[in-house]
Parts: sequence; structure tokens; C-alpha cells
Amino acid sequence: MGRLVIVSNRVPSPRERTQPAGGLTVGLADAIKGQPSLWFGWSGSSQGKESPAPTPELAEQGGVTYATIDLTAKQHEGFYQGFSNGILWPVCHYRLGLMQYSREELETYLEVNAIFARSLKTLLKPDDVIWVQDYHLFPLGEALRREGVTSKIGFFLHIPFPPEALFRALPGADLLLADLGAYDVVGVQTQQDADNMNQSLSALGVEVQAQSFPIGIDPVAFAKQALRGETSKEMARLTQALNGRALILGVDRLDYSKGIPERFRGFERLLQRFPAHRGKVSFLQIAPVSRGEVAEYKALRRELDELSGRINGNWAEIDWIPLRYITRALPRKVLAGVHRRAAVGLVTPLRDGMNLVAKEYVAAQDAADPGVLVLSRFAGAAPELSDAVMVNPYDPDEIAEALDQALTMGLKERSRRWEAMNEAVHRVTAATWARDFLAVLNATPERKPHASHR
Ligand SMILES: O=P(O)(O)OC[C@H]1O[C@H](O[C@H]2O[C@H](CO)[C@@H](O)[C@H](O)[C@H]2O)[C@H](O)[C@@H](O)[C@@H]1O
Ligand SMILES: O=c1ccn([C@@H]2O[C@H](COP(=O)(O)OP(=O)(O)O)[C@@H](O)[C@H]2O)c(=O)[nH]1
Repeated sequence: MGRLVIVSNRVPSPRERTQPAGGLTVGLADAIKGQPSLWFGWSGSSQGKESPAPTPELAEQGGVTYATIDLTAKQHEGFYQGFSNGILWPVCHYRLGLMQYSREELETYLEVNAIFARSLKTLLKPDDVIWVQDYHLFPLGEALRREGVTSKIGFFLHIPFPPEALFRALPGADLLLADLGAYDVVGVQTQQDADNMNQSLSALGVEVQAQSFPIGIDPVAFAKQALRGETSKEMARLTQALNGRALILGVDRLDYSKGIPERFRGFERLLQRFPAHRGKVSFLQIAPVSRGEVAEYKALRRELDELSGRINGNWAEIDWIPLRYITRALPRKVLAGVHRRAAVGLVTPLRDGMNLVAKEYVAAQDAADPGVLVLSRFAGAAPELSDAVMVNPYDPDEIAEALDQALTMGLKERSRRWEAMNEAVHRVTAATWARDFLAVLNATPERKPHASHR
């Protein structure tokens, strides 16, 4: 097998100790541990100079060469904030109404993909196997083929793929779907995503079939971190603040797909309808700001500031704060310890590709006294974690009832549910995800030089 070349918009900085919040870098970093690889992508800087093929900056760590390029401010705006996160993200999360389409941004998106291809080409060796990640880079395979790259190229979509009628309402959708034909293997998270994408692909006669490869975590490493985190000084502060109260925990990037306002309303409904929990629970929501320049994300932040203020204003007592809401990322060790401490992991996305947080919550639990996962049925993790208490996140009453059920559940039922979920989290991991995808990619026959459809 040749060298593995990973391409993703977001690349973890080898210089920083903390990873950016977000499942793609977390999952991939776990997946490639110990494997010689090249990881190519955006540097995170939008101060770059205009160039058709910027020279990548290289850094080496733990057998991985990180190669990154800067974008210009205009490219960053059109490619990342605009087409990727203002258009593709809402459409793929079934939120057509939030899409703010602009043809100029589609053009910048295609241009940045062509820049990625030209810049990456300078680093490629003939027997490399290339694995392209996520919605920022749908057209990259086609752009690499146009540069004459004949290597095996796979593509994995980390976010959901919606039904055909929805996706093809996006102007430019047919072009993106046709571009998928340049890949040897196309992977998505769930069978539902595969069925949806295959419907769109076959409607256009594109000769590639999407297959489901659900991503996982490194559960052994996360469980160890959680155990170590228990003795950290932050945990001592949390214990003091909780003062014996049960902890309900939410951890998400501040993103409208995560259903955070719906979750806050569900928690408020718990306090209204189940008075026995008043003063006895504490809800901690960690929500690091994400994509803060995109209008919808700004609006969400304002909504949550208002909602959290209102809930605490209405329900707090002199000696009790019902809701703690933090918009910064926590170090992973602390985060893991907090998961282990939480009696309830509350994960309520309106739609989510996978949701690694749900799997991390399960992995972090104490086998002798596990907590309960309350999970949206619209998370990609739901089919694997069907022993969670399932909710429809649009219904605050359902969230309140699930919280009451979780907070009053006996040890026997908690253990039974947790053991089944823990088994699932150990069966499909980040490493098995990468191994399974790459096995299929490696087994595909060599390609002949490709005639572009464009
Ligand atoms: O790079 P950002 O704009 O800061 O966003 C962070 C990442 O968010 C998304 O993650 C997805 O991938 C996870 C792992 O497969 C999955 O569990 C989750 O449901 C998805 O939302 C995005 O897809 C990544 O590209 C971003 O880097
Ligand atoms: O303060 C935080 C919040 C989140 N995360 C991590 O970011 C990832 C989020 O992945 P997920 O699949 O749940 O959602 P995404 O953000 O990728 O949509 C998980 O590994 C979290 O542990 C983190 O490291 N620090």
C-alpha cells in the first residue's frame, strides 16, 4: 500500500496542543495514529496572497507530514463561510430555508478546489492513495483528475446527505454530483445517507455508488483520559459547584444543527413539569463558538444568550444556578472527566452526520455506575446507539420526559443500556472506520486516465 494522503479543509495544527473542536480532525487523528501519511489542507489563515498554486508550508509530527496553504480573505469568505457553510451545510442538514445561495460563492468554491488540486499535485508521489474529506471538497477529485492524477482517490462525507428533491434544489448540485464520478470510492456515515445520495447519483447516471462507513472514536484512549480527568483541579472545582446535584451535560460546537435552543427549552420544561428536580440538577452546556462570521451562527449565539439568561432569571435560587453555559472549548482531558461525572449526556441535534460526542459520553462512563445518554433520533449515531433514551429534539416535552426518565433510572437499567452502547462504541472505532474505508479503496482496480465531464 502506498503513502496515505489525507485532504481536508480543517487540519489540526501540529504546533498547538489542543485540537480544534469538531469531529473530523478528532476522528481522523485517531484513525491515522502510527501510519506514515501526508495531511493536506487549509492553514486556518485567510491572510494569503493570490496564487494559482500556493506553495504548501510543511510541518512534521509523529510520522505525519502536515502541509497547509493559506487562502486570501476573499477566497476564505466565498469558499468557507459562503458556499461551504452558508449554502452546503444548511442544505445537507435538511435546512433549505437557511441557504443563502450566491453564484459568485459557487465559483469561488470551485476555484479554491482547483487551487487545492494544483498545490497538492506538487507533493504527490505515483503510488499515493488519496482520501478526500467532506463537503468543502466535493469537486477536488475531479480537479485532481484534470491535473492528470491517476492515483486511487476516495471521498468521505462527514455530514448528512439529504433526499434527492432537497439536494437538487441547490443550484450547482448536479455539477457537484457529476464531480463525485471522479472518485473510486464514495463513503457516507449512515445507510440513510447512502440511500439518499445514490438516488441523486442514479438520477444523473453518475457511475459511482455511495457506501456507508460510520465513523467512531478511540474509546480506549478517551476512557483513560476520562479517568485521569477525574482527578484534575477543574474537576475538584466542578464537584464543589455541583454540591451533590446531578449533572446534565451538553457538548457541541455552537451550531444550529445541534438543537441547542430546543435542548434549553426541554430543560426548562423539565423544571416546569417535574418540580422534584428543581434545585437538584445542574445543566452544563459547553458550546465553543464556531463559524462566528456566518450570519446564522451569529443569530444563534444571540438566541442562546437570551434564552440562558431568561431560564436562569426565572428559575435560579440564591444558592442554585440551573444552567451553566460556556462558549469556549475545554481541554480534552477536562472534557473527558466532565463526561464521566455527568449523570446524563444530553445530545439533541436536529440533524447530524454522526455526533462523536455521543460516543465519547458512552466511552467515558464508570462501568460500576454509568450515566444515561439521551439522544436525538436524527443523529447519525442513533442506529448504533439505539439503547440510549431516544428523543425527537423538536418536542421540548419529549426532552423533559426523557430527562426525568434518565435522572430517575435505576442502576440495573442504566448498566444494561450502557453495556450495549459501550460494546457498539468499541466495535466501530476511528481506526476500524479508516481501515474499512481504505480496504475498499485499495481493492478498487487501477484507473485509466480520466476524461473530464466538465
Ligand atoms: O472546521 P469547522 O468549520 O470548524 O467545523 C468543525 C467540523 O464540523 C463537522 O463535523 C462533522 O464530522 C464529524 C466526524 O465525522 C461528525 O461526527 C459530525 O456529525 C459532522 O458534523 C464538519 O463536517 C467538519 O468538516 C468540520 O471540520
Ligand atoms: O470544547 C470542546 C467541544 C467539542 N470538542 C470535540 O469536538 C468533537 C465534536 O465532534 P462531533 O462529531 O460531535 O460534531 P462536529 O463538531 O464535528 O459537528 C468531539 O470530539 C468533541 O469532543 C472538543 O474537543 N472541545
